[in-house]
Amino acid sequence: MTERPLAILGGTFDPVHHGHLRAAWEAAEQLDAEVRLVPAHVPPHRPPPIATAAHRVALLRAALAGQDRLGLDTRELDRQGPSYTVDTLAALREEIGPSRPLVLLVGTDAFAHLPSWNRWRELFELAHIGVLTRPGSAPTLHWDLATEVAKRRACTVQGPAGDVIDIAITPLDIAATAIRDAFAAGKEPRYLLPGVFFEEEGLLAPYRKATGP
Ligand SMILES: Nc1ncnc2c1ncn2[C@@H]1O[C@H](COP(=O)(O)OP(=O)(O)OP(=O)(O)O)[C@@H](O)[C@H]1O
Ligand SMILES: O=C(O)c1ccc[n+]([C@@H]2O[C@H](COP(=O)([O-])O)[C@@H](O)[C@H]2O)c1
Repeated sequence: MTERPLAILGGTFDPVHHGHLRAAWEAAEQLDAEVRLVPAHVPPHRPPPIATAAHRVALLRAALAGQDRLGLDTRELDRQGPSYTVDTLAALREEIGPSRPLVLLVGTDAFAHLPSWNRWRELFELAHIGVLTRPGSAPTLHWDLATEVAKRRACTVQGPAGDVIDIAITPLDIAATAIRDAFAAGKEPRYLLPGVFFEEEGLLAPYRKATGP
């Protein structure tokens, strides 16, 4: 019998929003997988986040409270330097052993940039890649990546690693950039984020426009 897959969704989560949470939830249901959200300590290919890693983790904890399908994995916070996904997958593979399916979940936008990731071909040796279809992004793949995908395309998770699986999710056109921009403009982007963020004092403080003297 195949072991239950472990899937991870890595991200800056600055802040985590319903686009991430719904995608992770639907992937958990479709793959019948344990899904963990993995916040990047130092995201490799972008400017530093607005909120500290500790604060982004506090938001994730608040967002994930009250359910047990999605988990949180903070291992990248224990490493210094850029949070390379290949290192995270290697550590997870070490922990779960060679046979349990491991799935790296990525949005289509992030997937298109895979050839720029550190040791990107090794990702396929460590895990399957589950591509979450995201509204507004069906980018043309670099030929290197398109060649890998053509060899590896699969419909279901079988075996420990090596396949590319499309996971069709409910399109939610929500992006952290737009949420940060809304706060910076003095708006309240409710209903794009978990309601608890607006209820608990201080959770949204890093994003709110400074007011008063
Ligand atoms: N609305 C969404 N639907 C599906 N996947 C998403 C969505 N938003 C982000 N993702 C995916 O979640 C992962 C982490 O994304 P990230 O933390 O960079 O969020 P983001 O909203 O894209 O942030 P930013 O706007 O700051 O770039 C990536 O694989 C990304 O493609
Ligand atoms: O390993 C890499 O080289 C690499 C390069 C870019 C992004 N990533 C990972 O991809 C995930 C989404 O990244 P981002 O920048 O879209 O939030 C997050 O877990 C990053 O650590 C990883």
